[in-house]
Amino acid sequence: MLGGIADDFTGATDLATNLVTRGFRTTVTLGVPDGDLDDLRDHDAVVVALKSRTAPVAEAVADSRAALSVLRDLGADRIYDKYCSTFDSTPEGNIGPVADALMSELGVDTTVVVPSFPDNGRTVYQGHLFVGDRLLSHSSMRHHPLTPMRESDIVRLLAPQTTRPVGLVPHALVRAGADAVRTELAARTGLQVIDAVDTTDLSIVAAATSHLPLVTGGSGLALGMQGPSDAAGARAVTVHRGFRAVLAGSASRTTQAQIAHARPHLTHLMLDAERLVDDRDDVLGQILDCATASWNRDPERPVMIYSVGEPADVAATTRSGHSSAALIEAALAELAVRFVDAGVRQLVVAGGETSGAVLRGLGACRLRIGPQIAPGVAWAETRSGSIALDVALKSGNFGTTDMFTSAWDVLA
Ligand SMILES: Nc1ncnc2c1ncn2[C@@H]1O[C@H](COP(=O)(O)OP(=O)(O)O)[C@@H](O)[C@H]1O
Ligand SMILES: O=C(O)[C@@H](O)C(=O)COP(=O)(O)O
Repeated sequence: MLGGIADDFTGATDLATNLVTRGFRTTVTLGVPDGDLDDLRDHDAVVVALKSRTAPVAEAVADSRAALSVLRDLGADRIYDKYCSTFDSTPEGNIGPVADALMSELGVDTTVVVPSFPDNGRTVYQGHLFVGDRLLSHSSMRHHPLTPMRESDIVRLLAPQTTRPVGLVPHALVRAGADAVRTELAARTGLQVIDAVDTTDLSIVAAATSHLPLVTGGSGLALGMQGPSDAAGARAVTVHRGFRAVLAGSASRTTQAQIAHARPHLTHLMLDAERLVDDRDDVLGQILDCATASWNRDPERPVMIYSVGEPADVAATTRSGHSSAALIEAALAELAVRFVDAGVRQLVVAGGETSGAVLRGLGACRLRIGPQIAPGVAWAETRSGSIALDVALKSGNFGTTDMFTSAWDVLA
């Protein structure tokens, strides 16, 4: 079994989506699983979704160690440490410290660092990470509120985060083939960044590293791996019929474009953090009434609730000083519960933090990954109490512009 440790929820489903594509029957656990683990044993891959990307270093390391321990108990003989394809981190971490800790626990001297995910425009050349046609440092990640990425050279980004040597396996060596890369890695220790500009490169890197007990990267490297099951069987999940909804707490530009595209086609309402301060119950009640009326009129028509239609809608705090993010996350989590009570069985959630809040609200603890909607985004089967439903967790920057109108076709 392959064990995945992902530093956020959408990152976990991103990795799992690519593993399923390659024939790994995969389940994501939301948090480190405890109690009865029997349902996780009959799998080709289990990915533990943590919330450690921006947690204090010690907490991220402890959570990753705990995840490793459970995965080893389940029989995982290889570990995939998944972080963001845009290398979201600070000079303190958490990518370096977590990789260091996993290496120590596993007793390995060398691992690879592969952020590349070409299907979503992330490529690494001469150690420099590109987002589309721009260097990472010139992409919108430059302005990320928690992990502003102002350097594109992965070796330089990683060096302050680790006590181990950091090196680069350049593209020319990757193109020399898997044997050449494997031989080079055998001569090195520490964290070795590997260039990859397309999925062919990732296949070479995957072949060259198939003997390593630990690999680290974005989800792209999984596309070079080969699982033991056939891809169609790996992605088989039950389709649950019921109402459809989109809950978008993502503030990213991609999500804004998806919302704008969907507005003429879906019933839509915008959540205003300001109104949630004093009138929360009324606001949520009105949204539920409006959504129910829409589903009664047209059961097939999805209802979309969003909180950022354009950049100006983002305000860190309300006028009275409350955190907008906390208010919106709590409101979307409660709406998810009320929507499922009302009969929603197909739910798209946009945003990593938002996905965490919504799934916690629903009390979900496992996601059985199904068919892909877009690179890094798939439908998954989960449970909220006794109710089974299909959810799709979308990382802010992923998905095609028509995703909120076309995702349902994948289940049809
Ligand atoms: N109008 C808003 N003003 C401020 N924060 C918001 C607003 N709408 C959503 N948020 C918060 O912004 C964060 C978005 O993070 P996330 O869900 O990971 O999506 P993304 O990374 O795509 O922006 C969440 O905490 C969400 O609650
Ligand atoms: O690797 C990636 O790019 C994604 O899996 C991911 O982690 C994106 O993070 P969020 O945009 O914060 O969801």
